[in-house]
Amino acid sequence: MSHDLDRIIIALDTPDEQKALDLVKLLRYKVSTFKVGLELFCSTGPSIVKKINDEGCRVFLDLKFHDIPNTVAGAVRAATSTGAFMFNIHASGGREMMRQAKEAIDKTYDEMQRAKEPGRGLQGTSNVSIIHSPDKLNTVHKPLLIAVTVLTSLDDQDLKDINITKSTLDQAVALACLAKECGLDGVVASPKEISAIRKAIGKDFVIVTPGVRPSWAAASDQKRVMTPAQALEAGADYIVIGRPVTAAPDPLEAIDKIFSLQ
Ligand SMILES: O=c1ccn([C@@H]2O[C@H](COP(=O)(O)O)[C@@H](O)[C@H]2O)c(=O)[nH]1
Repeated sequence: MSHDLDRIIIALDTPDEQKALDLVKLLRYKVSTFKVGLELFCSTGPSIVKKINDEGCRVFLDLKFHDIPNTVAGAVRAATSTGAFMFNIHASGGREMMRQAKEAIDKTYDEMQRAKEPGRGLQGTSNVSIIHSPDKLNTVHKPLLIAVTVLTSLDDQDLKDINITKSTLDQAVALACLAKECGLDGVVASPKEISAIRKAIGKDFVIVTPGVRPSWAAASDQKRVMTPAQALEAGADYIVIGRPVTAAPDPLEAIDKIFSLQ
């Protein structure tokens, strides 16, 4: 299953920059993409993205923006220039928020590209992201903008508690359809929703699934889980794994175990 290693994203959930970078250095020959979430980003700031890019790896910036459209559009402009290859907003922020976010990423990226044109004097200063595969190294590309549907730590009862009467499955599919209508590149959803989202939207839509647990790992706070092999089989483009790898005594061995035993 080695080709599937390009589809694993390791979540670097730690406040410790050195620990995060040590994990990147240890795992980068197996895994090409790392996730920077709120804990690491709030501790280190945006420079962590460049430091991971400098190790030849891509960054999924998982900050889940959720605010009024104007504020999210501003955050999207800032995130576009970090060098992340993908970042996200909450679909439940609504249609106008997603529409403005999409407009902001398109406009900011175009401006970054124009600034790099000969004679404009900004060559080499923009933090565009790099692709891990050696043949594509340093390829410039627009970051993917994806939307979180329903957090994988929630179940149907949790949605009822916040007055959402739809099931997690129906709510995730509805939000994925809205994200697609707003022009986003894909969604974050649980592996349990992959086939329904694919049925509603088709193949040309990135699905990133956390809530992935090898059979030997504890679910902890994740409620809608599947194994990595099941998630990939169901059609996930990327699976996000954190604690089963990063909290393992030997993270390299944990990755090997995930991809040899499933
Ligand atoms: O719905 C979501 C959205 C994001 N996450 C993030 O993924 C990782 C999962 O880590 P584990 O240790 O494998 O549980 C974590 O960083 C979350 O913030 C999610 O779990 N669910």
